Amino acid sequence: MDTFLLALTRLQDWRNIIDIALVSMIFYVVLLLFRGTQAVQLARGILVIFVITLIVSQTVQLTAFNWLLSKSTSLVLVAIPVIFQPEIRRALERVGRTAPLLVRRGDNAGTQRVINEVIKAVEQMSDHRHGALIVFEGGTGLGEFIDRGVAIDAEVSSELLTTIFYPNTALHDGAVIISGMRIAAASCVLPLTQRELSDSQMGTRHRAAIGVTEQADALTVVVSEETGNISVARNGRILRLDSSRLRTLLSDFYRP
Ligand SMILES: Nc1ncnc2c1ncn2[C@@H]1O[C@H](COP(=O)(O)OP(=O)(O)OP(=O)(O)O)[C@@H](O)[C@H]1O
Repeated sequence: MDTFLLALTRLQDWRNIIDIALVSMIFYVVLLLFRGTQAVQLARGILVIFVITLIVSQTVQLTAFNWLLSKSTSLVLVAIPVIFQPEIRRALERVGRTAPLLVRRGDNAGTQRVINEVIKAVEQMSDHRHGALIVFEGGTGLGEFIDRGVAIDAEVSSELLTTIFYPNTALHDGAVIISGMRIAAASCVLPLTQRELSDSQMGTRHRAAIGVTEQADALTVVVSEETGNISVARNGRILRLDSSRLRTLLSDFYRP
């Protein structure tokens, strides 16, 4: 009987450990997902106010204040999903992206052709200082941005890309979105990042390039009209690079 009780207590201990480990892991993952977003500051503010009011209400017995506090808890629970809706959506999308969903990105010869055409176009546009913004769709669908642009649905070719981004033409403003092996749309308006950018030369084109990668697992290529610099954005970060490094990044992106 004693042995049975001992085993039961041990089992309970293990359960507690697993319980605590699971809760800690969930907190850690949630913090990781929200890190760097505005939700963190907001959450910190709410936490500080909550702790202060809790201490005040417990130390000084204020009946009406306590009543208000207890009633407003459910209000806060409803308000949180509303206030944090964009962050929660992004976090869930990120979780979804980590699932082993293989994106159908076509055969190797097809992707090599697409990469070659894009690089040729990017090099030309960089030399001529023609601004460009090209988004490669990943596992997260970009349908909402494609639908708001001008539908193209054509094979990727350097001629088509350089024509689209030729200054002062009808489609040169906004982004081209490449979905799979095809140019899905041009003149697409993307969400702008709200983050501070370290490079003061980066304006709204670069903000849009970063913005879409904060919401989706897309890769964005930017050619600066001002400097001719080539940059790539992914996972909310932007990197200036040359065309050989761009080839490596695109090949990695297309690798299943
Ligand atoms: N939300 C958006 N979505 C897609 N493209 C956008 C968006 N906002 C601006 N752009 C593009 O960026 C262009 C303006 O670029 P701007 O000069 O402000 O930015 P930049 O980052 O300094 O780029 P550049 O170095 O090429 O000058 C617009 O003409 C438009 O084509």
